[in-house]
Amino acid sequence: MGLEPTDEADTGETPGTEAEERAAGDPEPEMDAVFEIEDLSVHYGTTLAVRDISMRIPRKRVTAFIGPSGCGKSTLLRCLNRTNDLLDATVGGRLLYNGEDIYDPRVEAAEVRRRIGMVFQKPNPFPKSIYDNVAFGPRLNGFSGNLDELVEESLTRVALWNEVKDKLDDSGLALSGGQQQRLCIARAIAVSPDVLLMDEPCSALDPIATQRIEDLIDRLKTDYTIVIVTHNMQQAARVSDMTAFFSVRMDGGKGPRVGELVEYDRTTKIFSNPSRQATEDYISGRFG
Ligand SMILES: Nc1ncnc2c1ncn2[C@@H]1O[C@H](COP(=O)(O)OP(=O)(O)OP(=O)(O)O)[C@@H](O)[C@H]1O
Repeated sequence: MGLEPTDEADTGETPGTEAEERAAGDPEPEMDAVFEIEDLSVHYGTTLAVRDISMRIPRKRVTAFIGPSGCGKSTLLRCLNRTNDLLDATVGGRLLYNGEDIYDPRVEAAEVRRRIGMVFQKPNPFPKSIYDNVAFGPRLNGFSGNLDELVEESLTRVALWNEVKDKLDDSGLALSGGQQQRLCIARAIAVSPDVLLMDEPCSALDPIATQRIEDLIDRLKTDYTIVIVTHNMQQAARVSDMTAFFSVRMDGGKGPRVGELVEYDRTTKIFSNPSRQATEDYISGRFG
């Protein structure tokens, strides 16, 4: 299952204990899982980037991916909506979304990406008006309802409407960084996704803009499943319900570095009483 302890992570647990079960990616057996990830591995060309990831991600909760640079957080996130297809990545194992294998050849990647939206580290509005940024996806999908209402509703949900309602024709690029990121989230939710993937959405923002995005994440989770990659452990502790800690292993201390899931559990548990020494070391700043 790929969750053997890393060199740093051996806590001497007895297999089959509750802690072992939790570390094996199943912290809540009764979980209503939107994603079920089974023995997932990803190669870029011939290089193995992450291996043997198994975990289930709960619906309408926030799940954070944390871990040192290069451990595969973004790689795994991009697998969840097949964005990795665009990067010459080969995905092994199984990834079920609502019980359906999204890597089945009959599944259309474009439809996966519509239902599972993504927000990136650097706000990336289109060089279009604020209105058109939000209206772009629905128009592309042949939305036949009231587009003005949809744009207003999407901007209201990200708490941007009041700031932009009098300048909807202005360029999205003319907004502040924090506003641009909220615009990108509005653009993502305008096509009615089920899931929002966020890859370090606050790393380019100042603390006030960051707090607004964190507040927004908290509100959005009543309607969406959110998976967030963050380097900021306080942020993971503040916004997420579940946390997955990944690390990098070099077999025998040498050879290629490969990302692995070390521990996955409720966020309160990960940050107060993790089962693995490697998790403890990372969250307390002792390595990574
Ligand atoms: N497009 C790509 N092509 C080739 N290798 C890649 C690509 N993207 C990532 N990798 C490699 O895959 C491994 C995992 O990278 P990834 O970016 O997923 O890690 P990460 O944990 O998100 O890192 P960071 O926190 O620095 O963003 C690394 O060894 C990286 O070099």
